[in-house]
Amino acid sequence: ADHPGVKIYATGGTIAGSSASSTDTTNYKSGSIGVQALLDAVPELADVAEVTGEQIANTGSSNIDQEILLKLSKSINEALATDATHGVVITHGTDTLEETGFFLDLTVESDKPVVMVGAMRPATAISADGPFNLLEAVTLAADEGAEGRGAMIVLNDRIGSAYYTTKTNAIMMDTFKATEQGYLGAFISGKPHFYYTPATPTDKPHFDVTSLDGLPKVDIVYAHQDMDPALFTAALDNGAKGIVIAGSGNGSIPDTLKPLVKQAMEDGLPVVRSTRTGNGIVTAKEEGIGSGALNPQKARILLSLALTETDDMDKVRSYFE
Ligand SMILES: NC(=O)C[C@H](N)C(=O)O
Repeated sequence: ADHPGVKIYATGGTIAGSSASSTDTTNYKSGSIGVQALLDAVPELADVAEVTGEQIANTGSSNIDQEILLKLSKSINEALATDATHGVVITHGTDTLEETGFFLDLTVESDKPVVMVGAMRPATAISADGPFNLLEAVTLAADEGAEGRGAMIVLNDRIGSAYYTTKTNAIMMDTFKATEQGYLGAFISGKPHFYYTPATPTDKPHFDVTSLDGLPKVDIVYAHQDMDPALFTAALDNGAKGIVIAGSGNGSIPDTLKPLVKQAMEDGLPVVRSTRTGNGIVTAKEEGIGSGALNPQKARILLSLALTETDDMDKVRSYFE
């Protein structure tokens, strides 16, 4: 083969969405087009890579669950271990795309490129963004300069790390933004242009999930004025093995919740305080582990993975702080 091998794992989302109307960009069916149709829509793919596709799921990304995450991670590790695969692309709904990207960032063993891609307009819309996003994602996965950068997110001509990129707008096309740590690069006429040489986030851990069939249950509880601490207790009673609190500001929580958090930590159940602000570093406090730069949904993934390795509170804390 003249071009590098790129394997596409399709999971659904708006990029595979369809509607009867060409102007409908909100009420359409996510995950209704199969992987072959996605590839057929972009003949230019053949100019940059030897592409093969596999359908892992075909659903809106709010339905992506741990079974799909583990299957994806294991399949990608196997594919990247072969010479035939230079990189992989995962087509995915944008709503939880950053969670899957972050999970793969922490569980894929290889230095080869892992690229998450989605779209905000369904495939049936005028000026659908999916086909160009897919071409850019495949071009990136085939690019030599993309190695050693961790899992990446491609949408709207930007390259972000899966670690530091998040969805920031419910419906607009330019929804994916890097947090203050910045973008890795951008596409110019469809070709990746990196701002920096390869680097990965400081102290990024790696977890081996090859022998796992499931992940420890971690729930997120959202803090707000007049918050009822019973929400926290309900999560514990429901079997959570760890809890992330989407706190206000620097992970602050009401005084009424603090004794419950303290007790949970003393009982060996880790509680991570993150922030609902969408940006910034949450620092360690007496009442719970600080999530660092991770937003609640990413802190949930890391806490769950940490619990697959240890129940030692200091060790769990060391993954975050
Ligand atoms: N733009 C999108 O992909 C949103 C869609 N609801 C999803 O996450 O599956």
